[in-house]
Amino acid sequence: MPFPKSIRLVEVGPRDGLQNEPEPIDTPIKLELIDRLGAAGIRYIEAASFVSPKWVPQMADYREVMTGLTRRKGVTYSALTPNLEGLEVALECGVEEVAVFGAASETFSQKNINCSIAESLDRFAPVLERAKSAGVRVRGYVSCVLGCPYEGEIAPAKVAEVSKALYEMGCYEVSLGDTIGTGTPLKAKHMLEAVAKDIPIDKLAAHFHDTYGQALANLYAVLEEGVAVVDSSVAGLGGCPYAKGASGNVASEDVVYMLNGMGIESGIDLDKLAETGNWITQTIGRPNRSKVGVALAAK
Ligand SMILES: CC(C)(COP(=O)([O-])OP(=O)([O-])OC[C@H]1O[C@@H](n2cnc3c(N)ncnc32)[C@H](O)[C@@H]1OP(=O)([O-])[O-])[C@@H](O)C(=O)NCCC(=O)NCCSC(=O)C[C@@](C)(O)CC(=O)[O-]
Repeated sequence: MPFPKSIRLVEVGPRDGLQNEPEPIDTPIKLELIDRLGAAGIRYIEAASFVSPKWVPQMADYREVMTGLTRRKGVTYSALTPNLEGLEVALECGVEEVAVFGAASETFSQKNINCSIAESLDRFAPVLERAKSAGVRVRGYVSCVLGCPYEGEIAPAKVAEVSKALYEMGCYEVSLGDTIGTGTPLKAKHMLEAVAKDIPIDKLAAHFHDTYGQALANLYAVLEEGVAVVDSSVAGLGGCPYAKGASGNVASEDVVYMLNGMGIESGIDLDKLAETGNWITQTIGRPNRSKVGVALAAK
């Protein structure tokens, strides 16, 4: 399969990147981050998460974020909605796209959303129906596609089964999450091959965390198979509250630098993106985990 000519980058920094921060981050900082990402040319930003504030306190200002952001033409601002309760509030806030999130690991599913995989699919079905009737598209996530913090190895067949269920339910795209970043390139390829037996490759996205420094290599491996949607987080911010020790997503700056070098279009202004990464990490007092961001800042 040839490499895609262009990719769509899904910036998850404001959600995945910030959801695990121990100290509250003021809403205006989140809004400025979202605005700067849009100004850098990112066309898809996951802005908030309509989850229980008891479970993820850092996302408790979902209403303020979703209604406070300045919408740029051509940019999609999405949010996570694990159930109907979250979806109804998201719709009130004018969300135009949402995501449900399941897992390929039973234990992770219980820890993350307090139900089994089968129960989660039962919960998602009415979310998809309601979203459809409201004209809102739904993306599906599958966590632990290359390993689970509780169960270790996860069979590609299990990833394929959950992905297929989400796709058949009506998710227009399924994002494959290496939640704890333990994957390696050939493993990523094999997992993708299993999933792609049931779902067209152009309906799949790669969502790789960089805990073991493998994310870019894993991405390269799945781009080679034709994946053309990449989730990433500015400055490599992030981690999952229910995956201890997991670090952030692959850094958006590093992805764009690699794509530029391969002649793959993303429409993103790397300098502006790197400035944003440096700004947010300085603002919230975090190290910048983008090697490209650090290198450009040192020039
Ligand atoms: C799913 C639930 C809500 C089930 O939580 P539950 O406790 O089983 O649900 P419940 O229906 O029994 O409700 C319990 C309480 O939560 C409230 N509640 C219920 N739903 C909502 C809602 N939507 N928004 C706001 N509040 C809500 C509800 O009103 C009630 O409030 P109380 O009566 O106790 O005051 C909970 O487990 C939860 O919020 N989990 C969040 C998990 C999460 O956000 N994890 C991080 C995101 S996933 C991720 O990062 C992975 C990903 C996507 O990036 C891909 C990858 O890298 O692998």
